[in-house]
Amino acid sequence: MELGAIPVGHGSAQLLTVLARAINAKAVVEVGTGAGVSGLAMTRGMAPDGVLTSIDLETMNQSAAREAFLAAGLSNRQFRLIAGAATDILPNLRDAAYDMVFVDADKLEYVEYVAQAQRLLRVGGLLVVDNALWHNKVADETNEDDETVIIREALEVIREDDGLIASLLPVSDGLLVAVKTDTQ
Ligand SMILES: C[S@@+](CC[C@H](N)C(=O)[O-])C[C@H]1O[C@@H](n2cnc3c(N)ncnc32)[C@H](O)[C@@H]1O
Repeated sequence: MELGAIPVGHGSAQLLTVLARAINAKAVVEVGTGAGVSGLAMTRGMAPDGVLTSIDLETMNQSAAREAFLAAGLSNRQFRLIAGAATDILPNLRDAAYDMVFVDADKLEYVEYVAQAQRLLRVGGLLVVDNALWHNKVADETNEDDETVIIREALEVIREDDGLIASLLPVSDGLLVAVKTDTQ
């Protein structure tokens, strides 16, 4: 079954489309391109003149994403794929210039990604963090896996930031959505 062109069942992808559409996003940063599923979902909700900037370590993944984007009818002007380590690339992006930042790369770097997102987002922009439940390990206090501990820390940073209003959506593996406010 299909809803628009997005397969039902990929709940977080549908939600990404809805979120991007709700804020009429023109500038989105994606941390972790993968094969382009989430990127494509966001571009579906973005303004027609919007640009998705997507970062991934693996050029092979980005080639697959490029193919998927073009096959879906996107033009080269609607996306910018940057190959490299997110922690090297994110600091080069402009402060307060983005409407939405979607975090979905190395879980061990989530705290750094969140710090960069706080800087990159304009007021009213959305920080969206995938795998916020991390296979239900985040809520299990006895679990101290490195990735689980770091995701917990990243969520704590978001919760304690007075400039972010956050909500955890139990979709798929958990999607944390936070709005940047003008409170510092
Ligand atoms: C879960 S996949 C992303 C999936 C994609 N967001 C989607 O839903 O279609 C994670 C991606 O992060 C990339 N990645 C892992 N560590 C990274 C890093 N340090 N910097 C940038 N990308 C990284 C991987 O190569 C992989 O493609």
